Amino acid sequence: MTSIEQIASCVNGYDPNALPVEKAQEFIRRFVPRITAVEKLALRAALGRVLAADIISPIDVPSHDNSAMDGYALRGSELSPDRPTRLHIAGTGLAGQQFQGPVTAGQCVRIMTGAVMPEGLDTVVPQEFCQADAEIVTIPAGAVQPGDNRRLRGEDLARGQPALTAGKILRPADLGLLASLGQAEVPVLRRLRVAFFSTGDELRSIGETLDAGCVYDSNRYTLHGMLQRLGVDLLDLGVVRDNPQDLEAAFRQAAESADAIITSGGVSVGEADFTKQMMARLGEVAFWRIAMRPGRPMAFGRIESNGRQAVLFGLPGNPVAVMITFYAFVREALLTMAGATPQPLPMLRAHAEQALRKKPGRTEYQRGIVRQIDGRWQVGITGSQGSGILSSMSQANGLVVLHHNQGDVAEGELVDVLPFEGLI
Ligand SMILES: Nc1nc2c(c(=O)[nH]1)N[C@H]1C(S)=C(S)[C@@H](COP(=O)(O)OP(=O)(O)OC[C@H]3O[C@@H](n4cnc5c(N)ncnc54)[C@H](O)[C@@H]3O)O[C@H]1N2
Ligand code: MOO
Repeated sequence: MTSIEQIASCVNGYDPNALPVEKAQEFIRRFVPRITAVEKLALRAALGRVLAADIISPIDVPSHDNSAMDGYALRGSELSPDRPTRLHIAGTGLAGQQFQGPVTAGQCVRIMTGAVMPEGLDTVVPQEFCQADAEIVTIPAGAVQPGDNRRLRGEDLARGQPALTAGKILRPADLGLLASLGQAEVPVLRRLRVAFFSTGDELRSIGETLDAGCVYDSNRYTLHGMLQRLGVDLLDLGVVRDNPQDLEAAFRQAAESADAIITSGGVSVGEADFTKQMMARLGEVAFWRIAMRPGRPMAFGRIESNGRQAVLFGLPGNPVAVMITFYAFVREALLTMAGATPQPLPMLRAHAEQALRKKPGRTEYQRGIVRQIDGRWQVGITGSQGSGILSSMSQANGLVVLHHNQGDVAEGELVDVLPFEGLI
């Protein structure tokens, strides 16, 4: 496995005290291992899982040329371009049945959507475009062109061609696609296992008394939600006190049972931050100050215990910083580790509803409410943007991303917004 030092020497402009977001992302991408173990699942159970191998289509879908409309199948060459065409009805073709019998010149076949195109016929006129009695159909000139309303054999998936490629996270359409190939089982990569815990003596778990100076541990719940949405297996190790014995035990348990460890708190410069020392002692860890806001301090590396190792993300303790660093770094890293091929997230461009102050030289993530007013996308900021204001994240429906080199934003200026909601 490549060491932190080796990777640092490959990443241009690597500076652990002012690391731009893109550099940290590049570093992480180079560092993390990928899961290779494969399991076979029944089709329905594979939703959200990472496909382990390319799927080559064993058949043509559809398997025959067929009609896209209810109407009449005919020879396109028999359509008259400048006067109505009259054809005799030779019979009916229903979906799932093959029309039997020859169709001679001057004849057509009554056909239903999905029915196999009778031999020699290449065009379908929808029934509402023409007039018909029991025997004769009259098609107005120009109602259809030769080849219209016919679906070709293999036009969805051609036999021998890749239908899906390895690394795809299976979505509903993919399950349907595999079903259309008659595939009952799918090879997927084993699920990534992620252990996480919170650190800090001031933290209380739900159900405990909130002593003076204490706060309830919210980060573990936010992390639980974010990880569950990613579809990984979770191992919640609770709140770990700021003392070396408890921290060592938690790190060892996590490294021995998970592929990745996520902690929150203890990565800054505070006096009780044993977490940092313990990370350094049990593994190979880089402590970064990232040129971003929120989420400046972060630890990244690996922890080892009894011959097992896990990738470590030591996230800052502030509740908003946990979420922002998760979406800026951890999400893509975990997907990569899970064997998926992460795609860049689509951004929306929206007009800022107010002027925004922004220092060039760091990436800022402001919590925004994006909405469409009179056909124009606008984004407003959700009040205080402090790193401890978790309600700002709850109210928001997107993140305004102010890029590294960007400066102040004027009211009405276009900014990039990362929407929270996805369609599928
Ligand atoms: N002198 C400096 N002080 C701080 C710096 C700095 O660069 N120099 N960085 C600040 C930033 S930015 C952040 S973020 C925090 C990160 O510090 P830690 O990762 O060591 O986090 P803690 O000190 O443990 O906690 C920070 C804050 O968050 C609350 N917290 C922590 N865990 C939880 C949890 N599970 N649920 C809810 N709230 C949590 C904690 O009570 C603190 O208020 O450091 C700044 N300081
Ligand atoms: O990580 Mo800190 O949140 O930048 O406040």
